[in-house]
Amino acid sequence: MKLLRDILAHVQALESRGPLDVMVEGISFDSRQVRAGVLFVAVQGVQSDGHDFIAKAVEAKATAIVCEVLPEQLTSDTTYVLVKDSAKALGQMASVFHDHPSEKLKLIGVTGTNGKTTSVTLLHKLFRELGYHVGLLSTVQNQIDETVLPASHTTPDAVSLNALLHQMVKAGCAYCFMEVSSHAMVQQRVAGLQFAGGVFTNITHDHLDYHKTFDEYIRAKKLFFDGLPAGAFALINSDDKRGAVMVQNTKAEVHFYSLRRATEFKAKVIDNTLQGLHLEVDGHEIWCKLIGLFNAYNLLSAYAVAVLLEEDPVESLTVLSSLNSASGRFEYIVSDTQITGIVDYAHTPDALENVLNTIQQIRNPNQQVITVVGCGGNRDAAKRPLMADLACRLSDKVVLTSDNPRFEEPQAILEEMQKGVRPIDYKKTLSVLDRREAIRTACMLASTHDIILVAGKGHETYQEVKGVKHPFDDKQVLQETFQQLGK
Ligand SMILES: CC(=O)N[C@H]1[C@@H](OP(=O)(O)OP(=O)(O)OC[C@H]2O[C@@H](n3ccc(=O)[nH]c3=O)[C@H](O)[C@@H]2O)O[C@H](CO)[C@@H](O)[C@@H]1O[C@H](C)C(=O)N[C@@H](C)C(=O)N[C@H](CCC(=O)O)C(=O)O
Ligand SMILES: Nc1ncnc2c1ncn2[C@@H]1O[C@H](COP(=O)(O)OP(=O)(O)OP(=O)(O)O)[C@@H](O)[C@H]1O
Ligand SMILES: N[C@H](CCC[C@H](N)C(=O)O)C(=O)O
Ligand SMILES: [Mg+2]
Repeated sequence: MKLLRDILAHVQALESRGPLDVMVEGISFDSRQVRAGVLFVAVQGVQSDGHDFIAKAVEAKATAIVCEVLPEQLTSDTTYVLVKDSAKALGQMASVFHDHPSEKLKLIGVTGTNGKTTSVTLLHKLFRELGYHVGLLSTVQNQIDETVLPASHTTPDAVSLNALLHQMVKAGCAYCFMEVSSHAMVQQRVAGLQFAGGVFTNITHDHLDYHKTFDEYIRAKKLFFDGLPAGAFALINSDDKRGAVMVQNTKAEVHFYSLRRATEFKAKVIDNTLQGLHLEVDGHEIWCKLIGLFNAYNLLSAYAVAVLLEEDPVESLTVLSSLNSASGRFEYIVSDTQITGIVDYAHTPDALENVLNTIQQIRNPNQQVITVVGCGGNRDAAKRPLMADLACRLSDKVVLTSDNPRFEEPQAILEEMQKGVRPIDYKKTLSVLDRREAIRTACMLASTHDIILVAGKGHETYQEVKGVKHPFDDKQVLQETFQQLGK
C-alpha cells in the first residue's frame, strides 16, 4: 500500500483532479483486474485503447485513473491524473510501488534478435555456480535461484516485472539477468528500471509485422542503450554491423566482443562438433558442451559480462565450459538406429540459417539432413518464404508444416512459405499441415545416421490455435515417433 502522491513522485503529471493523499493497494493496466483500491492506468494498445475502459475501471471502484486524455465525465470519488505517456508512467509507478527493486540488485538486460534466452540462461547458471543468489527473466521461464516461475512473455509487463524483481530482492538476489525484447522497448515495459549493464547480441530480420520497417526495429533496440545510465556497461557484438549504431548515444561505458576482430573480449573457434565447441577465449583454451558457432558468441558474451562484473576470468570460463544449453536450444536425441533428432527454437531466417550451417559443418557427407519447419501466425509474414528457402538450400529434404497458427489459417501460412521454394527444390519439399504428422514423415524418410532438425518451437510445450494452447512438445513427439516406428 502506498500514497498516490508518493507513487507519482517520478511521474511528470500534466494535471490532476481529485485528492492525491489516497491509498493505492495495487496498480493495473487492465480494467478486468481492477477492484477497490486499485490505480488503473489507461494504455494505448495494438488491439484496443485502455482509455475506452476507464468507465469500467471506475465502475469497479478504482481509486485513481492515470491517462493521456481525461474522460468527458469525471466522478467525484475518483482521482484523475493526466500524463503525456501512460506506458512510461506505468513503469515508473510500478517501480516506486515495489520500492525500486532494480536499484537493490544488479540488473543486466540482454537484447538482440537471437541469443537472448541462451545468454541470460548461461549467465544465471554461471552466477549461481559462482555462489550468488540470482534472478532470471526469460522466454522459457522466470527463476529465483532454482525456483521456477512461469513466463508468458520474453519481457514481462511493467507491473509483473517490478513484482518479480521485488521477490528477487526479498530472496537476497545480488543479480538479475533478463531479456529485453523490442516489443518491451516500444511498449516501455522497462521504463523506470535501473540497469547495471546491457548486452547486444545481433539484429536480423524479425517482427516487421509489429515494427513495420527494419530501421524502426533497429531504433527499438537502440532505445535500450540510449536509456542506460552513466556507470552502467554496454557490451556490444562488434561482428554485427549494427553494433556501433546501438551505442551511438549511450551514456554507458562501451565494451566490445568479437570472434573476428581484435576487441577487448575475443574468442576463436578451434573446433565445432556434435560433442561441443573447442574455443580459445582471451588466450585460454576451453571445451564447452554447447554446439554451433552462434553459441561461441553467447559463451563469449557471458564470459565478458562476468569479467565486467569483476568475476575471476579463469573461474568463469571453467564454469561456462560445464554448462548445458537452455531448453529447446540445439537439444538432440539419438535414436536406436542412430538417427540424430535436433530440436531448436530457430524461428527467424538468421537463426535457421545458423543452425543449418552448424549442422552442415558437423555432418559427414553420407548423412542426409531433413528439416521440419513452420512459421507462427500473427507474426512477421515476410520471414515465411525466406525460412522455407533457407531450409531447402541447407537440407536434403524439407517438410514444411505448422508452427503456432494463432488466429491465422495454417494452410494460408504454409502457402506463403511454399512461395519461397525455388522450382529446383520442389522435388525435395513436402508440405504436411499437421506438425505431428510432419515429424512422423521426417522420421519415415530418415535412415541410419541421418539428421532431423525440428525447428521453430524449441522449449514450447503447446501449439497455439485460435487462442487455445494444445499440448505439443517437439522433443516428446520426436522421441515417441522414433519408438513407434522402431527407428
Ligand atoms: C503486440 C503486443 O506486444 N501486445 C501486447 C500488448 O497488448 P495490446 O497492445 O494488444 O493490448 P490491447 O489488447 O490493445 O489493450 C490495450 C490496453 O487496454 C487494456 N484493456 C483491454 C481490454 C479490456 O477489457 N480492458 C482493458 O483495460 C489492456 O490491458 C491494455 O493495457 O500489451 C499486453 C499487456 O502488456 C501484452 O500482453 C501483449 O502481448 C501479446 C499477448 C503478445 O503476444 N506479445 C508478443 C508479440 C510479445 O510481446 N513478444 C515479445 C517477444 C518477441 C521476441 O523478441 O521474440 C515479448 O517480450 O514477449
Ligand atoms: N548468438 C546467436 N546468434 C544467432 N543465432 C542464435 C544465437 N543464439 C541462438 N541462436 C539461434 O536462435 C534461436 C533462438 O535462440 P534464443 O532463444 O537464445 O534467442 P532469443 O533472442 O531469446 O529469441 P526470442 O526473441 O524468441 O526470445 C536458437 O534456437 C538458435 O537457433
Ligand atoms: N517470441 C517469439 C517466439 C516465436 C516462436 C514461434 N514458435 C512462433 O510461434 O512464431 C514471438 O512471440 O514472436
Ligand atoms: Mg528469448
